[in-house]
Amino acid sequence: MRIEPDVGGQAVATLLDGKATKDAIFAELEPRVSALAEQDVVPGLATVLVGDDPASQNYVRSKHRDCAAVGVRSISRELPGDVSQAELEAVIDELNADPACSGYIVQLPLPGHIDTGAVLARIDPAKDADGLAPSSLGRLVLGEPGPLPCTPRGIIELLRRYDIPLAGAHVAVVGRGITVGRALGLLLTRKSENATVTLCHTGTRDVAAETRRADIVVAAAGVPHLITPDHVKSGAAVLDVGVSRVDGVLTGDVAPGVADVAAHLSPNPGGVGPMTRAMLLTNVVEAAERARGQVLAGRGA
Ligand SMILES: Nc1nc(=O)c2c([nH]1)NC[C@@H]1CN(c3ccc(C(=O)N[C@@H](CCC(=O)O)C(=O)O)cc3)C=[N+]21
Repeated sequence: MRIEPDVGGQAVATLLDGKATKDAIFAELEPRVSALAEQDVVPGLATVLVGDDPASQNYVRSKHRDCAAVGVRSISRELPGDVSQAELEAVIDELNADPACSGYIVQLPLPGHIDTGAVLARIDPAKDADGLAPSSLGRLVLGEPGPLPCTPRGIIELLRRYDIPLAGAHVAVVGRGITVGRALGLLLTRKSENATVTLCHTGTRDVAAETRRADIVVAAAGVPHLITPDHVKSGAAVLDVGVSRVDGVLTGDVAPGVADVAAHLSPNPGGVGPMTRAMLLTNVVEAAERARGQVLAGRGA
């Protein structure tokens, strides 16, 4: 699929279609879920949602829709915005102990009075569907196997499925948040990806100079239309991850004219968001497969 040019005659980027790719990944998960079902295992994803932010409620709803589409059981825990640390941690303990829950996520951000780090540290690493628990991030730094953060994993999977090479490529990541930028830098510099990464942030002197040298630009700063055409080398791949609300309209980090300069563009919406959800479901199915394998190993099977 191609994005329509706004001016005639200019090169227009090929769309990196996260929605279609998510559907393909879901279709690949279905036989794995069926194989587990034959062994009487139904993977279960739980979501923990605190407060009544409409955007968070929306995300969580779509995760439950995804579960239904793939055959994963979904478990929902909704807590009031004034929940105490102890009450929230009790829910975490419950999910850690619940055999029906293969993996779960605690929807972020949590209210300011909650110690988010303490909550994430309490997640059983075997059930960390987000890959955001400190032990999972530690494993990523150490190069040990473990659940990977969904958005960075989704970005790499999207590039892979469109045959955009990473080995030797120069990737400029804009944004150092834990869920996207920081973790993506760690994934991309593994031997298996072998990319060279420039991690830009608010302290970067000249972001445009860094991104212009890059084969791939990942915009995850949360600054509306930060990346303009003059930030992008002709023929680069650009992925729009940031999302902000401007006058009620969801606005990405990538300005519209970039489609005339880039060779590939992952839009927002329709790009990395659906890939994040695809990787969440993948992490849950993998967690259920691992748990099943351990049961079999424990029996000497
Ligand atoms: N513990 C935790 N894990 C998360 O993964 C997490 C989180 N907290 N907090 C909030 C962010 C945001 N996030 C999105 C996921 C999918 C879309 C998505 O699929 N968006 C669609 C459009 C919206 C829709 O159709 O629902 C798209 O981009 O096409 C968006 C945003 C996950 N997050």
